[in-house]
Amino acid sequence: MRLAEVGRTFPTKDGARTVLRGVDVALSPGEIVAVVGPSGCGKSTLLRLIGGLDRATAGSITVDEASVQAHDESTAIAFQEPRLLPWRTIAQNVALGLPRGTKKAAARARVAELLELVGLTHAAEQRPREVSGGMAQRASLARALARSPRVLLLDEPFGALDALTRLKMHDLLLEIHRAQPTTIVLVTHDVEEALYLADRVLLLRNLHATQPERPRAKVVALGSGSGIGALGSAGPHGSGPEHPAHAPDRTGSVARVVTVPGARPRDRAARAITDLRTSLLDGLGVHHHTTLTSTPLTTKETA
Ligand SMILES: Nc1ncnc2c1ncn2[C@@H]1O[C@H](COP(=O)(O)OP(=O)(O)OP(=O)(O)O)[C@@H](O)[C@H]1O
Repeated sequence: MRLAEVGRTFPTKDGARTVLRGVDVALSPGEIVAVVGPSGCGKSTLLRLIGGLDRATAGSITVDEASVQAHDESTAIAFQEPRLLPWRTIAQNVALGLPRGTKKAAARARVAELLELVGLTHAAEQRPREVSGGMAQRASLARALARSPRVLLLDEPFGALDALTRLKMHDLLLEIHRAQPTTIVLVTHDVEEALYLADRVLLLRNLHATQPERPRAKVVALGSGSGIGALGSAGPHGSGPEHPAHAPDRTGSVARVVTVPGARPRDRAARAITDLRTSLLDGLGVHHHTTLTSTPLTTKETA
């Protein structure tokens, strides 16, 4: 998927308001990209644009070189609330995500496969009110996966779940991704979640921040494998700081693109991850104090 100089300006009674500007990033097939940023910076707007639920006013979005269409069938979206139809069973809700015209027998088989994938076979005939929030969210994920989307869009999918269920959902999402390696764009407020799940993290800035942006703190460079060295790279997955031409536009919405080091599942407590978390929280204006010890460290300013 390619986002080329994507922008969205809304008309308002006080004039035009640009929420997104110059979002330029390419995602590899199967890549997981997390989008984080302050409230109101346009994360959900970006997801809606990718899903064809809204149209960009600048730039273009293509999946496999074809422009995203309104309600594009190659993408599927799941939200913080499961949005299940209460009068239908869990299986029937999952079936709603199937491509139009799926034959009955194929539909039954695919729904059974998806319920198995998200661990809901036993709840197939239950109604949404009879299952837990975590189960409902798993059903919502299954429904989104039903049409085998090329791009799965997740808008704060675990935000309403309790902490333990959220951790379990992270591992479930990784299992699903291993079984069906769809490209995923995940909007989240949870930096830890982003670093646990994503190959890259896109940090958006609020174009209308009332406070001037705080000068970027010095970050710890742990070497090329740490990911911190990749801050500022907006190029396709795998391209790193060696492609300075992809450095984000300072006036655009993308403040930083961070490549997360290490293969999944990751150790949430690994030094490289906790340092990245500190760096990202700093970018979000959350000042985090850590004591630097061990390993020889150098510091450097980032783009
Ligand atoms: N249809 C619309 N018309 C006018 N303004 C809109 C419209 N949709 C979104 N906006 C504005 O765009 C800005 C970004 O909204 P968006 O929901 O994308 O932010 P967000 O980063 O997802 O926020 P949050 O983290 O709080 O969910 C907000 O100021 C919102 O009011």
